[in-house]
Amino acid sequence: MIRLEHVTKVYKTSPRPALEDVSVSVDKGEFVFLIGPSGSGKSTFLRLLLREDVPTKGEIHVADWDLTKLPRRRVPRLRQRIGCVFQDFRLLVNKTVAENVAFALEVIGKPRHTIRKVVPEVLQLVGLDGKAERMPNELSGGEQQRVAIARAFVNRPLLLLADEPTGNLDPDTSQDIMLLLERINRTGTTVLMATHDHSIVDSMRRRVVELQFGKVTRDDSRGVYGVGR
Ligand SMILES: Nc1ncnc2c1ncn2[C@@H]1O[C@H](COP(=O)(O)OP(=O)(O)OP(=O)(O)O)[C@@H](O)[C@H]1O
Repeated sequence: MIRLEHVTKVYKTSPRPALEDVSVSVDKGEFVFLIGPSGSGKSTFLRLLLREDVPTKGEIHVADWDLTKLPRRRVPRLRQRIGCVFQDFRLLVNKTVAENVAFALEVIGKPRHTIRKVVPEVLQLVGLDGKAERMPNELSGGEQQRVAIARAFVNRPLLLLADEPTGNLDPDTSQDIMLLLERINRTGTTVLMATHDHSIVDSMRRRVVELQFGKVTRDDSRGVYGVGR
């Protein structure tokens, strides 16, 4: 599903590479934590997968796309197959819960009858049926993140990228969000999650890829956050 081969990313304004000779493969259906200290390159890793930027060296493949050769006009098609969830939810504040989710389908031209059918289904999947007409500011942080996950998942992406999705949530709410991400993963969606959350990584025992100063320093199949901690 994801293959990085000897990927180096150097930003023009920064002397040190954000990623240096990174090679990582992720199979379809895997659940992977991307960990590492602040500035170690996690967000850069995710940005390259979305083709928000291109590597300085190396190759990146996502599904059947070779991102280093992908013409700009094909990028929207790639992004349609990748769902994204962020720490700060990024909901449209003047749209209801249902409208936020529907919007993700409207922008890719899905017919109205499909939207009417799938939005309630996905809201039920994330545990938000009954909240469809609420505005985002009438929801708790955990509920807002559920809307964001519904929006990311409604188009059944091949890959879900989550950048610190529990960063603004308390431990119990974070656990609920993780159960939801596991459930999405069980439908076959590959999940790659960047996180600083030790307890989540330690309790889930999934694959852990660790970055330090832009290099992969660890890749454990059933890892914990800190070795020996
Ligand atoms: N647009 C940019 N221009 C220049 N340097 C950048 C840019 N984005 C990131 N960097 C640098 O690249 C390195 C990796 O940053 P990145 O944001 O990928 O790390 P991170 O692991 O996601 O950090 P955090 O956990 O704080 O989000 C850092 O040294 C950072 O300063």
